[in-house]
Amino acid sequence: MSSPFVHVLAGVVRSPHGRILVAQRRQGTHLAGLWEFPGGKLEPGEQRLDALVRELREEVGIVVQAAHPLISVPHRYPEKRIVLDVWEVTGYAGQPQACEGQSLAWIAPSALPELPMPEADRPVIAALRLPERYLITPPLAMDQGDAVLAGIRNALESGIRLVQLRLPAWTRDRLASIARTARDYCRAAGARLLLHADWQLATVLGLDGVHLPARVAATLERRPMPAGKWVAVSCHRADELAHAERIGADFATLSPVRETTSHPAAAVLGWQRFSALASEFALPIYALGGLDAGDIEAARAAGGQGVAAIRGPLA
Ligand SMILES: Nc1nc2c([nH]c(=O)n2[C@H]2C[C@H](O)[C@@H](COP(=O)(O)OP(=O)(O)OP(=O)(O)O)O2)c(=O)[nH]1
Ligand SMILES: [Mg+2]
Repeated sequence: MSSPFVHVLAGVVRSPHGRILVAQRRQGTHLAGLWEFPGGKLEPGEQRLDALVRELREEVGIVVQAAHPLISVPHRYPEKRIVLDVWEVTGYAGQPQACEGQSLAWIAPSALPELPMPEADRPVIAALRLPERYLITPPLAMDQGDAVLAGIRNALESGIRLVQLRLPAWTRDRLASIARTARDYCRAAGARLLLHADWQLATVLGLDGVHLPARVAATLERRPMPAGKWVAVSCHRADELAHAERIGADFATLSPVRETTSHPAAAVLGWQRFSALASEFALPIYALGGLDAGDIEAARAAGGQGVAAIRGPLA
């Protein structure tokens, strides 16, 4: 509890081709040899954006002109606690150069998981690889398979790149059959398909991952699928988010942010509570519950990854 606390600003700087700038931490520094997003410590009394601008000027010689927060990751190293406050740099002047003798490299987002980076960067890498919109299929009956597939196709056409197939009332055989077709649609569109709850079936079918209800996650001590597959958890409270983080989940949904037919007003989180919880945990978190694509900006302003929704409104 008494270990020193450091607030760190770091920037995601992209090349015109979408590669991301990383720097190697120098010998003699904390976490030497690992690759990082350029940045450094917030100084007393300094505004976050001012610190980002100053650090990127000092370390890589660029002038940041526009940036917005991506994700804030609280992390405890043995020697210190940090909040890694990472921003997307959307405009800058100058050509990045190694002002402090460090090595620089431009890396494709898909290659970041292979790069040796500090532990605190794991959720940042996930955030960089996840989209703003997350579609969850509606709980249609087993004789409505065509409607499920049509919904997925429409969503893919509208640019959705992350889908959860959630049909809890279906038999495993019927689920497997529709999941194969959904998988092929998603692959063709370059989208990822996660299966609700059943990670064994997701593994057998070669899907991209699993989305666990909190009560299922609660029975697990570690993530049920390996790194390289996506493991998500549906959360509603701080203890569920803490557990998701502990088992090594890649991201979470947090709900209900707004009132829905299934959740009375009393249970609603609202943006303020959502934001407080999002900043407390080291996971990308989608806002869920009574939201649609028009709420993406609010979700991001609250520190969320974006919006998840069950029905059409996301498309
Ligand atoms: N910049 C940066 N720091 C990171 C990342 N991941 C991560 O765990 N860290 C840690 C390493 C350090 O403990 C801390 C950043 O401190 P720093 O050494 O960069 O601070 P600074 O630039 O102000 O350097 P100095 O003036 O203290 O030499 O955050 C990351 O992606 N980027
Ligand atoms: Mg630094």
